[in-house]
Amino acid sequence: MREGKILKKDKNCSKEKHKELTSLAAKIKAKALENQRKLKSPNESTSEDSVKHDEKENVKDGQAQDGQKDEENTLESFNDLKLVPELIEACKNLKFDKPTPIQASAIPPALEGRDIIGLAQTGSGKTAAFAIPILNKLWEDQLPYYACVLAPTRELAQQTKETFDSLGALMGVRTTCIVGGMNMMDQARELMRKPHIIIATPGRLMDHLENTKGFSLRKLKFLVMDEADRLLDMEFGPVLDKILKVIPTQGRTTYLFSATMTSKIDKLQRASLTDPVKCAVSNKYQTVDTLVQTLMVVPSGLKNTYLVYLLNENIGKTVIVFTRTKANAERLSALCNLLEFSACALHGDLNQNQRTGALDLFKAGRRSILVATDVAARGLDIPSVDMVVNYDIPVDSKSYIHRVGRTARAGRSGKSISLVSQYDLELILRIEEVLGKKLPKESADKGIVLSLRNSVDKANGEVIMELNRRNKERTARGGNRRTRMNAKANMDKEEF
Ligand SMILES: Nc1ncnc2c1ncn2[C@@H]1O[C@H](COP(=O)(O)OP(=O)(O)OP(=O)(O)O)[C@@H](O)[C@H]1O
Repeated sequence: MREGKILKKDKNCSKEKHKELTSLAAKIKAKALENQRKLKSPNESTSEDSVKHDEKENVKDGQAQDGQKDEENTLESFNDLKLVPELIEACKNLKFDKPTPIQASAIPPALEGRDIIGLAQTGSGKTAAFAIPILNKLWEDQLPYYACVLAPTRELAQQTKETFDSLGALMGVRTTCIVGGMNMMDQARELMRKPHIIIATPGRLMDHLENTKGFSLRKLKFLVMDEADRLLDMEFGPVLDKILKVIPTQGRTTYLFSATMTSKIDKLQRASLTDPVKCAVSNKYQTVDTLVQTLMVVPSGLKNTYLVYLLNENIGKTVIVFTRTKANAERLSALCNLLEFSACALHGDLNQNQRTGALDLFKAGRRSILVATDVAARGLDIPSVDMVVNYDIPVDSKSYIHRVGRTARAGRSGKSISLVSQYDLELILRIEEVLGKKLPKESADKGIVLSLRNSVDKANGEVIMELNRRNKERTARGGNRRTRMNAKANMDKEEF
């Protein structure tokens, strides 16, 4: 990874500095070995175990909205849903033994042709909950431009396409992903192949609706808004309204899905849903009970050191670190690499190839740390993620729910830690309020933190110098203009 080479590339980095940093890396590795030894010794209980215990006691029963219990939403098999055999077979191939509660709740009314508002926790199988009824109906009709799924980010759109491809594998379904940052002409050619299902980010879809001859959604049968509350945010509002104006309202079925709902959805419900069924198998802001959530209070100026401490304590785990800004994501990814943790960055200032490349490396396990902005907060399904670290506390409480939901998916366990500085107290109180519980505090080993501090600060200084040097170089090459143009091409109304 290019950030990892900072040390080698930087001519100003003296041998001495290099030595210090290498000795830090050696310390970190020694600590990792110690951690691994601890893991192998089953009798030793870790502080994490006790946090887990406390947390479990805090978690309320998974009471569904309107008094509806999760158990009522269980079906023993996909056969009970009377789906076409090709879909049942595909579910088997995907090792989906039985419908998840949201699938059991949403698929029957969806098969009856109803509009659906689906609310269920992160990682609970919402994608298949809307994909299965669409594919089942498509089997009867097999028409081009049959369904359109809108997603707020390119990565989520691509992932949703993959789910449709796997579930529709035995049905000859044609799908296409239409997102920003990719070549318009290639996408126009894809659209001319008349796919059955289009999975798109709103901005680029609108571009094609306005500019690609022969493409229209006038005969659309299904519209899905995944992460519906996000799509209704200010940024997406105007483009969404435009899309809604050029697709039919008569004869169109609409599904809205999310793990978090807002009153804004009710607005959209008024605008484009017909007598929808509300399938809610969780409360408004409910996280899964297999997720252990804690916070760590961080003294001012020590956030980087605490992050390195945490990564060091969790070596061998797959971690997503969330930041509020693209610059922080880039800097921390470089810092991690300089300290010989393997990391990559994902944010809206990267071009699409870099974004896809970073995600692929992380998914394939070739990088154990993904440092990302909220572009990775929603929808991404990477089962191997063990831990989420909130380096910056999200300003929006809903964002917190989605970020921590990148781990503990589909019944697995997972952990999240939020680094809380004195400036974040108000934000964390608001988050605790929507969660309906206090987040237990976890403490760091102060001795280790202090021993790391100088080296981490020095490494951070190196990284900042290198990033500044690169920025200057880019400016000198006239890259500023290019960066601005690139950023514009990247615009999907989803920049973080
Ligand atoms: N019936 C099922 N049985 C087992 N696994 C399932 C089933 N349905 C879906 N899954 C798996 O569960 C995981 C999470 O599903 P999905 O990504 O659809 O969650 P989600 O509810 O949309 O989460 P988010 O709110 O974060 O977007 C996926 O890996 C998916 O393959």
